[in-house]
Amino acid sequence: MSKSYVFPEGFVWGAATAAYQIEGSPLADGAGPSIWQRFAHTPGRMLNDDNGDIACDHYNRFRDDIAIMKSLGLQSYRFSISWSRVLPEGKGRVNQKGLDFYERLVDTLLENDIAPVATLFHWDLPAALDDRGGWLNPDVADWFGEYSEVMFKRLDGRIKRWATLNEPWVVTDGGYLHGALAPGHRNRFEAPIASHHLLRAHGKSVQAYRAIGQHDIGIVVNIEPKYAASDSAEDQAARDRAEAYMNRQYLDPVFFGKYPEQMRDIFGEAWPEWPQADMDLISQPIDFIGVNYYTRNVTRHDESSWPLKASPVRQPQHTYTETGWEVYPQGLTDTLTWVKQRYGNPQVFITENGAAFFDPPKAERGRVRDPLRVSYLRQHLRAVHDAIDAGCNIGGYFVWSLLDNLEWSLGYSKRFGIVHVDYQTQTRTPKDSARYYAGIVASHGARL
Ligand SMILES: CO[C@H](O)c1c[n+]2c([nH]1)[C@H](O)[C@@H](O)[C@H](O)[C@H]2CO
Repeated sequence: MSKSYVFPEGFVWGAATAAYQIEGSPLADGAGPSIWQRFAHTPGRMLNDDNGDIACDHYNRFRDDIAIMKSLGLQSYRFSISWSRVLPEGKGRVNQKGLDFYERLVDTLLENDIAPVATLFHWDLPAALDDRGGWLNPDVADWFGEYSEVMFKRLDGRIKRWATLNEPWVVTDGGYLHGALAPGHRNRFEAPIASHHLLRAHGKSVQAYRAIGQHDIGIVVNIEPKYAASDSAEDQAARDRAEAYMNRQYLDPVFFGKYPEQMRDIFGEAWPEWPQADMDLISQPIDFIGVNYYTRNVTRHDESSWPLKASPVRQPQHTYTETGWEVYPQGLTDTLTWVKQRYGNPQVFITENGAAFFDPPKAERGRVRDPLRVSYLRQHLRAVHDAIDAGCNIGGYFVWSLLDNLEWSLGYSKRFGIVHVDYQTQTRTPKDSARYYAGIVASHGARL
């Protein structure tokens, strides 16, 4: 007898995007520049010198995109708010037209019975704040708290689920340690400082929410489960370091008020000691966590790898995506059960899961066949259901992404959308995966 994949009553089905990746019009109507506006206009930083000036033109086309969400039967939509659209200098003066855009977006979602889930920070820090040190300036936590308060006062109640940060690990590792993402620093002394102030900012936002908010607030983290390449002590230790560095560096402080002990091994003299007051601020109770899952990592010791001394081992027996990520759905079940066991079964939303496979630049007679993505979604949604069967408290799933969009420094070269975007004409075409996902939503999983 095959298993039924019907999901629990109340499980929410959605799709996710982020401001700089889809909106376009980054400086319209009084918006200030973000660090991604600057990074994308810095020669050599972006593949093909792509940038977010137009992207998916969602700033102008959001009503059409919401109509597509409605046609797919989506119940929720995770998007991010561009901080510098609302506060052009990052603090102080509010740009009402920037706020108005997000109010129109939210109200149109609600008119279509789609619940908005807002991420306050999805990497696009206001450039004006970066000029003051950005995530390296301790004041950034207060700046983020101020911005959070502006958004809560205007939209809380219509938005009932807020995420403070999207993936502080990527911001730190990409933006401050390895330099592949904005602001493009490569400094192992800066990375732990930026990382800590990101978490302090999360704490200030939660504090602000508790004073004025009436609903739920959480944080979104990327989790990539680590599996030792062998039983050797070296590989096991490398796995432990990699897990501490990516998967525990943020959730341990949020849930336990302390960093993993491996952090000092990894960063050595570059790892500061932080005051307990900071850890108390960071570890205030939250209502949910968002988990972004894409792949796993089979990890071996690698003396030459900086600063982790750990490297991935390719798994040729499995399919890899266009971004070089192994397709490994069991890793999603393992991730969700790990979160349950380690952090006391908090409410979890899968806030991102998806894959970039090659899709043509143009639809063919109104159709885009993407069988690999259909298979990816089927396997990973079954993996979510297996985790629910194992007792995990999973509130919903947001596919990454609704639309093909700007894949950060990889530009438009990678397509993650279930809806195809022709960037020359801005024509949207639901891919086969969108139709498949719509069927899963309509049947609440029964058609998996
Ligand atoms: C390291 O993978 C991360 O979990 C991750 C993958 N992704 C992300 N985080 C970001 O949240 C999105 O903005 C990306 O577009 C998306 C696809 O790359």
